[in-house]
Amino acid sequence: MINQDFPYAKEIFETVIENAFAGIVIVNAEGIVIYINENYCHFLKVSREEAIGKHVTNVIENTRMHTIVQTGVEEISDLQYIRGNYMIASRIPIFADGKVVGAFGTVMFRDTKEWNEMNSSVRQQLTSIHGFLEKQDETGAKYTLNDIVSSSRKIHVLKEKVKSIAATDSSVLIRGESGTGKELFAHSIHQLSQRSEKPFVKVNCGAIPEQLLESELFGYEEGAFTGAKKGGKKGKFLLANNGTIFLDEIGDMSQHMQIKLLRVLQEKEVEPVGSVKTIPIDVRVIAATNRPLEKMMQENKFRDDLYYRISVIPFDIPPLRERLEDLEPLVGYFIKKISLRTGKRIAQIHEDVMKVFYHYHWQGNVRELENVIEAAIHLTVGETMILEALPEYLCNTSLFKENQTLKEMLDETEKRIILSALTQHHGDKRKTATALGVSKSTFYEKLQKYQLSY
Ligand SMILES: Nc1ncnc2c1ncn2[C@@H]1O[C@H](COP(=O)(O)OP(=O)(O)OP(=O)(O)O)[C@@H](O)[C@H]1O
Repeated sequence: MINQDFPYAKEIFETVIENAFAGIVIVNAEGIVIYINENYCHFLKVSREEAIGKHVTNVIENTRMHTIVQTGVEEISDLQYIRGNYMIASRIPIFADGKVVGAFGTVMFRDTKEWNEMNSSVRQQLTSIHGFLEKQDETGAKYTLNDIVSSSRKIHVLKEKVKSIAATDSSVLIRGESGTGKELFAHSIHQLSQRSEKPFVKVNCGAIPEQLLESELFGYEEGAFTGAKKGGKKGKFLLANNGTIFLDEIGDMSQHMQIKLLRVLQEKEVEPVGSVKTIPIDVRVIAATNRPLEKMMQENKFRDDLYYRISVIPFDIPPLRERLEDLEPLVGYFIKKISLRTGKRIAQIHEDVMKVFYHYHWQGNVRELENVIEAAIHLTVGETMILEALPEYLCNTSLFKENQTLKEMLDETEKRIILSALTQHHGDKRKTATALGVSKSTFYEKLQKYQLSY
């Protein structure tokens, strides 16, 4: 403890507390704020003059400082929700003359950016808690990073990227072939963002006829057109207000709608069909497509200005055939999931089945794999899935691919063989190299060449 007689004791205390990593508040026995550091005031967006002298419940959201002075029991590392963030709060009673004379509270944060990143990480931990997920489900977002099953380096890097960009409000453009998991990523970004408790609204721009898309996105006024509902209808942008809108298949949007959408994103306001009024909106946009937008821009089919506005943070999800390391965990995951649903137990998969999986081209990506496994589970007699349960086309794949050179086809085949061998030897590199009849150094060179992160 610092000697109180030290000439600058007061200044030392004040400097330490003012510059502390945490937000600090002290209340008296009645729960009145008698001290609060500048850091905390800044975060709460109140001035110190405003805060001091007020009951703590009027200054800090969801506080329990006033109960600490009543119970005299400390609370350490409690999760407290303040100003849209989860904070880690500790509250300690102050005793003097045998009674509680006040309480001292701290909340952890440093600056908004740092806090945002920390907050995304806390959310990620929370997503494994059942109750939290149920609550999130009400917003429309169903999946989290935990639902993205993988063991490939490529997907690992993308999942890390989600954690670091989720807290920003920038637009995200997710690219990837059909069935690669674009929607899973969109949900996960929302779940880890500051908007996670607000709505997540999906619109499939490719599935809605052009005439309807405008009113679907921006809503309409009563009497806007024949057949319009009484009282009008709210558009998806308004339903997503303060949350996230997921514009799936954005590459399928007509030129006319692209102009309308760009206006909304620039002005941050929507104008329902048939209305003369505009409504301000605050929505984060996540768009997805499997179309070649750059080529479409060259052909004047997709607007450059819209492209640059939606693609602030790009995500490219590789097709399944370029991350065959994910096959094994995905197969295990789908078998478990489908077995639970259908009540049919599959204990193992014959190695020939896995070989076919490694050789197949997976044009439909993870979705196709899930469908193949579901069909095969139904056709499996007994507890082992064997070749006969697979659809015939899967086993008769031609080695020749129209759009590949011989070198590319050979490389792809080599990669598949290595992966298949590694799986059979449970990832043991020494045994796999021996089985393939190559030296360890050649084997490691190949692993590096094909970026196999086993
Ligand atoms: N890594 C993964 N782990 C678990 N399930 C996955 C994974 N990737 C995709 N899926 C599953 O595959 C199916 C397709 O995924 P999703 O709808 O996200 O793909 P998409 O790229 O958005 O497809 P589309 O472009 O056709 O809309 C879903 O059932 C999803 O749950």
